[in-house]
Amino acid sequence: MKRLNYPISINNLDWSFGYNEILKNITVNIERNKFTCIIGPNGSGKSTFLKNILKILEPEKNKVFVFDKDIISYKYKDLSKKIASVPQNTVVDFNFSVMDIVMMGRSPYLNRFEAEGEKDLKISKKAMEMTDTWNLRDRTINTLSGGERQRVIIARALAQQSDILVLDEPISNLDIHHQINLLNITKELSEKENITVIAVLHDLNFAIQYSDYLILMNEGRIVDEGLPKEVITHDNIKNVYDIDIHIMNNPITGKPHIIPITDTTA
Ligand SMILES: Nc1ncnc2c1ncn2[C@@H]1O[C@H](COP(=O)(O)OP(=O)(O)OP(=O)(O)O)[C@@H](O)[C@H]1O
Repeated sequence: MKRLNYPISINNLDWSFGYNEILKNITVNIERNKFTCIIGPNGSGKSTFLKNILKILEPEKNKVFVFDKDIISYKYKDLSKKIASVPQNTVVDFNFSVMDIVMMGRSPYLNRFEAEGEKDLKISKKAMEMTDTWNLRDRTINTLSGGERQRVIIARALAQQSDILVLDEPISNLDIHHQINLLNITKELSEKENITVIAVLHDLNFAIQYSDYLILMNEGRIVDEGLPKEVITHDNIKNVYDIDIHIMNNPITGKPHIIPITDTTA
């Protein structure tokens, strides 16, 4: 196979649950060290797409490549060094402390019964400081608010120090301060720490503002991809979300900014 060395390369991927075809012929390359956002309406297949690149769902052979290697030939630990994820709804059953949860991010680097060392602690502490969770370290996870818990799960993913960070609606539980903080952290990871970020975001203006590349999905297909200004068009948004929008030029970022046209704005 020609070596392309994309962090993720997907080649005619289909996915069905029973007779229900969810992903239809997805072909896309994810660029290294960029912030790529996947947008699209509820049920369009975004999470199913992410689950295929995390091997939570196992694609067929020759469909999903991670750094040129077929994902199905990765061992779990090796894949965990390449990709870390922040799932949509993380259920943490046990009464672990925040510190324990973040340290779990280090497990791909440890042997079976090996305890974490100084280096793991240092990396975990940095991840917790970045996500504003260091002060929560001794709390048990089930005593935290939804947003605090979300930040801890993000800290765990950062502690994993993988090349690719996959986030499924990471800001849905967060207040505006922590939303921006999280997006800033992930953007900085892609710009300064050589990390490839793939995020599903529902907020189109945040998606435009933060992403280098947008993938627009609808009904299991990629209907458009490119720079935010190429993908965010009246036609695309009408076609996929069935809403009319006004597109402005954001005076601060110079990027598009959309305003949905509703009864109150018309
Ligand atoms: N385990 C499953 N079994 C059957 N159908 C499923 C399963 N998981 C997802 N689906 C269906 O696949 C479709 C796509 O779901 P998916 O979660 O990928 O969409 P999404 O774009 O992430 O949606 P949302 O924005 O609402 O999170 C939906 O119709 C969903 O009901």
